[in-house]
Amino acid sequence: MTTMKNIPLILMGCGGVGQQLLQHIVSCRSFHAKMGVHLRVVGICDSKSMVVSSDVLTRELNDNLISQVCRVKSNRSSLSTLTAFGECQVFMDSELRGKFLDIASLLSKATGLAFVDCSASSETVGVLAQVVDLGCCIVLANKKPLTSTMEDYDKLVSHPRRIRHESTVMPAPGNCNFVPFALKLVKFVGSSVGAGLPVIASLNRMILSGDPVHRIVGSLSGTLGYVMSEVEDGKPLSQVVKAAKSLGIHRTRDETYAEDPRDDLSGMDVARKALILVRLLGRRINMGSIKIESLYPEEMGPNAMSVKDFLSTGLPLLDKDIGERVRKASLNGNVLRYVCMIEGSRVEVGIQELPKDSPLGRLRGK
Ligand SMILES: NC(=O)C1=CN([C@@H]2O[C@H](COP(=O)(O)OP(=O)(O)OC[C@H]3O[C@@H](n4cnc5c(N)ncnc54)[C@H](OP(=O)(O)O)[C@@H]3O)[C@@H](O)[C@H]2O)C=CC1
Ligand SMILES: N[C@@H](CC=O)C(=O)O
Repeated sequence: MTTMKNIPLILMGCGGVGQQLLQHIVSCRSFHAKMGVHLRVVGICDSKSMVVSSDVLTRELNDNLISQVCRVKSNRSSLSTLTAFGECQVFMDSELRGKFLDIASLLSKATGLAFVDCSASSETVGVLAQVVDLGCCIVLANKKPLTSTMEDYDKLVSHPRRIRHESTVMPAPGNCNFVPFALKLVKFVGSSVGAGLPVIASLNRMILSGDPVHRIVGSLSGTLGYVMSEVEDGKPLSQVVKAAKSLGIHRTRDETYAEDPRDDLSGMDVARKALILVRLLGRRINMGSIKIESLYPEEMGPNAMSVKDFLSTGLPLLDKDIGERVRKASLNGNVLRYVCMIEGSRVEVGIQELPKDSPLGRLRGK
């Protein structure tokens, strides 16, 4: 009989990706059991509160409670309503950091503990660095901690065996790339599953072999992949972005809970992916060194325009220009793709006109 390996974890961030991950964990219980693994969710937090099992050493949040968390968060309610659903405690705002560190100190040596960052926040980096120091593992869907200062980066990667962030860098071939991320969590505990595009794993193997990596070229954004192939079919950019929104392709929300496509359309999300890859190659550069092409002008940015105004009045103003670029490219037998190019010290992300039958030109959809 195989012994079950229990892996305790704390989920930071319970929006679109966090909820999918929780649902995935619950729906894969028997699959995980066959692999001898049990993911023991001991805490879940959002930006303001955390629900924790009544005794993190011996108890976990049960699957009913996890499903309740997903319902509560998809209704955008507070986690504090959850005390009625089982043996758990709720901690608020100012108590959170101390609580994370208490649990990390308690579990990291006793059973191990994984912190899974599914937030879209740059504020998690401090806690992540501290818990890595305490011996915990970190698993990141959130790219911001790895793309902050070199000092923060160095702290997070100081124990390479304690960090996993594969699917944050390449979109998966399926509908959305949180599923391979979830599977990665299983892989992280030592089981063997194959999903997603193992770009970081492949890159690490090349680096470890001593082979030089001269160039990385890719279309790294699922959202921009979808946008570019839809405008190629003659659809206006504004309609394509709205369709992407209703299909749930880009969902990261701003502080008013409006789903804001600008993190993707600005090229920032791709630039973060590029920075993660280039830092993996050992280059000590910051975001400021990356040339980034935005699909909208600065005066339509989040500091100047609400999401609502951007979608209703800003975006339609961009339809003509992008439509003309698409037509011009098509007259040359080309298509537009949003491309990341890393070569030597040059890192650029932006629109490129490429032959329709080139590897990136042939890509369609997300
Ligand atoms: N969308 C996708 O397919 C993919 C997204 N990603 C990345 O995953 C992350 C999450 O994306 P998504 O779920 O769409 O984003 P959402 O905006 O839907 O959710 C973000 C969640 O993080 C919580 N949060 C915010 N600040 C903090 C904090 N300081 N500590 C803990 N939690 C916090 C929010 O809390 P509250 O509910 O209180 O607002 C919310 O629950 C992003 O970084 C994104 O780039 C990665 C792969 C795929
Ligand atoms: N915004 C990303 C998903 C998260 O990493 C994309 O569109 O590929």
